[in-house]
Amino acid sequence: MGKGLPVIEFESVSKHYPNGTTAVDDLTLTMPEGGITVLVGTSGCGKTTTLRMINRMVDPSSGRIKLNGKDISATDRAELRRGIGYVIQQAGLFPHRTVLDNIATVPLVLGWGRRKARARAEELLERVGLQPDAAKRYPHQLSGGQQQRVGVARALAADPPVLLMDEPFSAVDPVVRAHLQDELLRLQDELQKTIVFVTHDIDEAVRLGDRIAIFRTGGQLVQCATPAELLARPADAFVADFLGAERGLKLLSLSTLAGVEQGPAPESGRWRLVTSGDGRPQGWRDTTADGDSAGADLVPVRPLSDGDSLLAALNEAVASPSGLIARVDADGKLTGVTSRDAIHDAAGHEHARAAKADGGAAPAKTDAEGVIA
Ligand SMILES: Nc1ncnc2c1ncn2[C@@H]1O[C@H](COP(=O)(O)OP(=O)(O)OP(=O)(O)O)[C@@H](O)[C@H]1O
Repeated sequence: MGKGLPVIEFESVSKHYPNGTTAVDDLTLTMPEGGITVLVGTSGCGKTTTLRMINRMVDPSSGRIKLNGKDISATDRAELRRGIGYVIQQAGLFPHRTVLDNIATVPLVLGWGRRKARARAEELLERVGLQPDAAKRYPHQLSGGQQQRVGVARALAADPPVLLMDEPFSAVDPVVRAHLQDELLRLQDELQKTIVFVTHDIDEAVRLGDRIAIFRTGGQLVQCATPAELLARPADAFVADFLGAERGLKLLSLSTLAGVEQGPAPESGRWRLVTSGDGRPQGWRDTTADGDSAGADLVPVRPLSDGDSLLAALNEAVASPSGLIARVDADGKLTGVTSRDAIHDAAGHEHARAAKADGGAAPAKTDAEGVIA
C-alpha cells in the first residue's frame, strides 16, 4: 500500500432517491492513497451509488465528499473526472472504435494530439498484457477478458491518480477473472493508484483489498477493516455470515509458508518422496506396494514454495498420503518437507495473531474508523 493519507473522504454522506429509497445511509469512510479499498455487500446495498458519488455521476442528498481535502461539490465535474479513471462491468467500450482509439479517448479529449495519444495507448496496451495486434481490432473481436483489459487501459490512459472500478471482472469466467485480478495487483504494485473497487464477491475482495468496506441493505456501512482484521474479527453476525463458513480458511490465504519449519524428506516409513535427477519432486511412492507397481503408482505431489499460502499448504497436506508437503526453491528444486502438524500450528498462530486487537498483522483501525455499528 502507499502512504495511507486519506485521498477520498466521505463525511456523513447519504443518498435518498425520490422514490423513497435510501441507497446510502450516513456514510463516513476514508480511502487511503495508493490503496485498494473494496466495497462489498449484498445486491442493492449502495456500492455503485457510493462509487458514482466520487466522480459526481450521482450527487449526495446530504453530507460531504472530499478529494485530496477539497469538497468535490465545489469542483467542476469535467475537471474532477480528469483525475479519476472509471472501469465498469463488460468494459463499456465504444463498439465502432478500434481498441487503440478506445484507449486513446481521454488523452484525445484532453488535447494531447493524435500522435502522443496513440503512443500512450500503445504503451498501455502492452502494460495490461495485450498483444500489439489487438490495437486495430474492434471490441467485438476480443474475448470478454481482453475487453476488460482494454477497459482498464482506457481508464489509465491519462494517468489519473484515482481509479473507480465497478464489478470490472464479474462477467468473465473464474480462470480469466483470477488472471485479471493478478494483473491488477501487478499493475497496482507499479502504479500505486488510489483504487475504489466494487464487487459482490468476498473472495475477490479478500484477494484485492488493502481494506474492505462491508455494506448491508439500506446503504449502511457495517465494518471497514483490512482483510485479516475482518476475517479474524467480524463486527457482527451479518459480517460473519457474509464472510462465509470458510472464513477461518480464507484468513490462511493471506499468509505464506515462508518461515514455517521444514525438515529433510523421510527415509523410512511407508511413503518416500521421489525426486528427479536434478532434485525436483515427482511424487510419493508407497513402499508397501508390490515391486511391479511401486514405480508406476506414484501419488502426484504439488510442490509449494515460500510464496504459496498457508491455505494452499493445508490443502496439499490434507491430500498428501504422507501428511507431508514438499517444499521447493525458485528453481523448483526440493528444499525440504513440512508436516501437517507444523502447518496446523502455523495456521493457529496466524489466527491468534489476527485476532489480537493490536496484533502486528492488523493495524488497529477498527475502532477509529472501521466498525460503524
Ligand atoms: N436512480 C435510482 N432511482 C431510484 N432508486 C435507485 C436508483 N439507483 C439506485 N437505486 C436504488 O438504490 C439502492 C442501491 O443501489 P446500488 O446500485 O447503489 O446498489 P449496489 O450495491 O451497487 O447493487 P448491485 O450489487 O446489485 O449492483 C438499490 O435499492 C437501488 O434499487
